[in-house]
Amino acid sequence: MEALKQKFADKALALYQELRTIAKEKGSTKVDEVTLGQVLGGARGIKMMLWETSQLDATKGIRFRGYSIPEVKEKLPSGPQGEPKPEGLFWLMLTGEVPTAEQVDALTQEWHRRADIPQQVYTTLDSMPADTHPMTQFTIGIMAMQSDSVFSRRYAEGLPKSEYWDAVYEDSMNLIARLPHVAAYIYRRAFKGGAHIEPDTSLDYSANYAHMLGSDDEDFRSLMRLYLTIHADHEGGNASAHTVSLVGSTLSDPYLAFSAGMNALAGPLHGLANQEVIKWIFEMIDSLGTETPTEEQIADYVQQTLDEGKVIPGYGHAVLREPDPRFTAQRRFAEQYVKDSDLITTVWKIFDVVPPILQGLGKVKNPWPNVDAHSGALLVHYGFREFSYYTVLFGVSRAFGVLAAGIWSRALGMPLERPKSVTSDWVKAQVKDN
Ligand SMILES: CC(=O)SCCNC(=O)CCNC(=O)[C@H](O)C(C)(C)COP(=O)(O)OP(=O)(O)OC[C@H]1O[C@@H](n2cnc3c(N)ncnc32)[C@H](O)[C@@H]1OP(=O)(O)O
Ligand SMILES: O=C([O-])CC(=O)C(=O)O
Repeated sequence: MEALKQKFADKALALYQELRTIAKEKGSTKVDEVTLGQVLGGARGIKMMLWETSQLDATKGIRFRGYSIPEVKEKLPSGPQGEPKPEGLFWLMLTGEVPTAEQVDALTQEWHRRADIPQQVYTTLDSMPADTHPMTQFTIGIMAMQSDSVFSRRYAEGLPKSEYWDAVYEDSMNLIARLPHVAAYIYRRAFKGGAHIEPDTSLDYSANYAHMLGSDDEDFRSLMRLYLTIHADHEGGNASAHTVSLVGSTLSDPYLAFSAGMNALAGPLHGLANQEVIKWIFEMIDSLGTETPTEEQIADYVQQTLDEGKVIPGYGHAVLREPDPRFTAQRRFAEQYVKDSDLITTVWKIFDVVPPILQGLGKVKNPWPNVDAHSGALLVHYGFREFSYYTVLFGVSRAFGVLAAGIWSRALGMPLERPKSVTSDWVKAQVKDN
C-alpha cells in the first residue's frame, strides 16, 4: 500500500471509532440554533456537516488542518522559489501531518504514474465546438472518465461499507492525477488551435500543468504552485465543496460528485467570479479609455456598476469579514515577482476604492476583496488573457480539498445527507403569534 494511503487508513480508522462513540454517547448535545433568517437567508452559519480538511474563520481566513496560509507557505515543501507545492497540502489534509520533501516527491511521481487519460475523453471533447465554455468542457471531460470509476465497479461487485473509502481513495488519486491533462487539453483546443503539449514527468504537478498550458517560465510555475495550493479548500459549506459532499453522500462516485461540484463552481457568485473580475476591469479600462485609471475614475465606475443593479465581482463573502488572506497571498506574490503591471496596480487601487463604497450601501456584510479579486490580473501578467478559462484553474485546485474531504467522509462512515425543508405556509404559521 502507498505510504499516504496507509497513513490515512491508520488515522481514519481511529477517528471513526472515536466519532462513533461520541455520536452514541453525546449525540444529543446541542451545537446550534437555527433562526428563520438563516432558513430564508441561504443557511448562513448553520453548523451541519463534518469537514476534516480545513476550517474557515470569519476574520483570520482559512486554516488547513490548523495551518494558516502564511504557515502553509512556510512549512510545506516548496518549489525552487519557495512557493508551496499542492502535493504537500493534499498530504496534510489527509493525514494532519506536514510531509517531508521526499514524501511530496513520491506523491508527484504517483500522480504522474496514474495520469492515464482514457481516449474517450479526447474524442468527447473534440466533438464539442471549441468555443464551448471551458467549465462546460471541464465537467464533460470529467464525466467522460466516469466509466473508469473504481468505486462504481467495486460497488456493483458488492463492496462492503468498510472498504468504501479505499475505492474512493483510488478514484480520487486517479482523478487528481488526470485533471491537469484534461484541463490543459481544453485550454489548448479552445485557445491554441489544438496544438497540444506533451507532459513532462520530470516536473512537479504544478510546473507540469503550467508546461502543458504552454509556459515554462519559472515565475509562472511558482504562481501555479501558490494558486493550486490556496484555492484547494475553504471548509465544507461553500457551494462547490458542499455539492461534492452532498452528491458523494449518495455514494455517487468521485467523478460524478466532483463534476457536480464543478457545476457549482461555474456560477458567477462563486468560482466564476475570477473571470467576472477581469472582464469587469477590462470593460472599465475600455469605457474610460485608459489603462491607468485614477481612484476617482474607478469610484465613478463602481458606482455606475452598482446603479445598474450589479454586484462588484471579487468583493464580499458569505463568511469572511476581513480581506481574504488568499487575496493578500497573491498580492505579496505580485509585490515579489511582478515589477510593473498597470493591471495589477489597478487591482490594488480597486482595493483602496471599493470597500468604503460597499460599506456606504449599509447592507453588504463584507466590503473586502475575496480570492477572485486578484487572481486574474496575475494570470494576464503571465500571458493568460483568456479569462473564460480561469475557473478551470480554480477547479483543478479545488479537487485537492473536496476529494480529500470525500475520502474522509467515506472513511468516517458519513451517511446520506438530507436536511429538512419547509413551505412558506409553515413559515407564516411560525411567526403568526410573534
Ligand atoms: C470563491 C468564492 O466563491 S468567493 C465569492 C466570489 N463571488 C463574488 O465575488 C461575487 C460578488 N459578491 C457577492 O455577490 C456576495 O458578496 C457573495 C455572493 C459572495 C456573498 O453573498 P452574501 O453572503 O449574500 O452577502 P451579503 O450578506 O453581504 O449580501 C447582502 C447584500 O449586499 C449585496 N452585496 C454583497 N456583496 C456585494 C458586492 N460585491 N457588490 C454589490 N453588492 C453586494 C448582496 O447582493 C445583498 O444585496 P440584497 O440584499 O439587495 O440582495
Ligand atoms: O467559502 C465560500 O463560500 C466561497 C469561497 O471563498 C471558496 O469556496 O473558496
